[in-house]
Amino acid sequence: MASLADYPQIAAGKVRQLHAVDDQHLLLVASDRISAYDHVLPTPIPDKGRVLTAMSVFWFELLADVVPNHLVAWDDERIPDEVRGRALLVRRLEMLPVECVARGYLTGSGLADYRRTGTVCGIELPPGLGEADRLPEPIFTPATKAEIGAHDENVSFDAVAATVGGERAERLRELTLRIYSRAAEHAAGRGVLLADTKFEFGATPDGELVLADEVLTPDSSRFWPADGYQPGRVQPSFDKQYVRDWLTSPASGWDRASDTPPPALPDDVVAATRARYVEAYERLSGRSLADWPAPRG
Ligand SMILES: N#Cc1c(N)ncnc1-c1cnn(CCN2CCOCC2)c1
Repeated sequence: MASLADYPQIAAGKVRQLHAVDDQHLLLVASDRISAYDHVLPTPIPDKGRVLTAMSVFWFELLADVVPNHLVAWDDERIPDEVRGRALLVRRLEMLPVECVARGYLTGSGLADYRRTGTVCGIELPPGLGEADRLPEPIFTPATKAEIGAHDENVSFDAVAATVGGERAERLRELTLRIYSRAAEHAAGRGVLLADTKFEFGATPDGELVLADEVLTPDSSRFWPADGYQPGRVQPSFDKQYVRDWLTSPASGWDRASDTPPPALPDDVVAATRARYVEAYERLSGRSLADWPAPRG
């Protein structure tokens, strides 16, 4: 059995790493780290990496008839015991330098752009929209990948076409919106609104576009409970609301506006947050986390 140390790390984000396995395969590892308010918190959430890995696999399987994906295996002798269940063996692709974002609702940077310009990524929207309003139809709002710690920058479709070519940009938009709609329909049937999500695509040597990275996880998407949906206010995050509420409460003693790192989370907030991740996975997938592999040793 291989060890993670056998696989050189080739990329890392705030909560995930990418390792080289061989010239055809990579290992995408999800940690239990959680970020909030642009900080990686000092306290891990047990099983977060395992839940988000299981969730990506569920969506890859559900979407297999819509788009090919980079998944090779999730339980394989090439996956080290120490990361089993929170690592995916994936095929190495030529990644496109575009964050392919689909939005069904207006919030976050999309709302900020709309309030400033009446548009998002150059797309004109009707006047009078506000926080968390549902859009007339889902929109493709691409962004350029930012360095760790910076925010992605929303860009126009034409900017994407200038980068990857017009035909490929059209294909990215069409795939992004089709995958979003299919996933949003599935989630809505389980009482969860998929407000927006971010995909990354790679290309095979013969030019086929393949869905890569993580997909439709609470880290790459905004999931809102449908039963509490109320446009006109910031919606509670399905998974991070306990963390956000505690961090911004007097109990944490933390000042979000200060440049100080956030404090450790209390056990009850950790437990409640873990429960929300497990609930999100089991509700959306209809599967039990207990049936998903776990690290050995
Ligand atoms: N997935 C994938 C993938 C692939 N299948 N083939 C080649 N490269 C990549 C790749 C390289 N970087 N990223 C951005 C996502 N990373 C996640 C880990 O943390 C760092 C950011 C994806």
